Amino acid sequence: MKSTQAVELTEVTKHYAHGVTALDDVTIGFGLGTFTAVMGPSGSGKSTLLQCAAGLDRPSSGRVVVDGRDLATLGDRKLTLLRRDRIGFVFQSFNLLPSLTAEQNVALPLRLAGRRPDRELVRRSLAAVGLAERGRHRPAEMSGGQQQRVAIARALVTRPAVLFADEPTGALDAGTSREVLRLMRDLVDGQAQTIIMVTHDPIAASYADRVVFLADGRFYGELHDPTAELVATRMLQLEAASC
Ligand SMILES: Nc1ncnc2c1ncn2[C@@H]1O[C@H](COP(=O)(O)OP(=O)(O)OP(=O)(O)O)[C@@H](O)[C@H]1O
Repeated sequence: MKSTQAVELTEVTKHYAHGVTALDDVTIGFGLGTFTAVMGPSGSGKSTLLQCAAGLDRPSSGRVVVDGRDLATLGDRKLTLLRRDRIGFVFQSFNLLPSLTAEQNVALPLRLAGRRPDRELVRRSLAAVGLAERGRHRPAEMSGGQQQRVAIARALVTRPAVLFADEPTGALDAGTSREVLRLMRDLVDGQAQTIIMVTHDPIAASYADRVVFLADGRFYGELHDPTAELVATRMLQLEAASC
């Protein structure tokens, strides 16, 4: 039977040098076509969770399954291919190439995969993020929100099973953040895209279907259909508890 989970972590622990345990026996599933926010105090393990879930780092123990593939069974080359073809990333700093136009940036993952970029596919990807008219523009000619939308189009051009977003609105003002979050919400509702987003912002988290909380590397509960107020209250409790 096909799993309903896009990503599954089972009893995942990650130790770093100097006795740091960044993740401690974490079991979480991320359902297909759902939008999850990951929150927790600074140092609680959010980035480590994202890195392990996205196959950028290997856990010390436990199991990570992405798109039905157990990452531990994949060698480095197969893991690289899985990341390239089935996983999309968006970062706080957009990471667009400044010398390339929006279209060229969006086409990049196809080029890296050795595919000839399909212009229609690239155009459709830009249209899906509301930037059909901006294909010839370079990043410096666009606002921060527009650049982040190009980054989202680029992340989705390969139709990945899951989109990981690490503080995607961290560099944006409130209004522009809302545009990007609304876009992410629409991608989940309209195209059943799976999104996992790390954020510090309760308002950003309120766009998700679910918020999972981490504290000291451990899973610390979740909220479904979150409101910004409930998320902020839970975060204050976690921060007070981990002081
Ligand atoms: N490469 C590393 N080597 C050693 N320790 C690390 C490494 N990366 C992270 N850590 C430690 O692991 C713990 C979790 O870090 P992580 O970056 O996952 O937290 P975070 O919740 O994303 O924090 P922030 O919100 O500040 O970005 C921290 O104690 C951190 O210092």
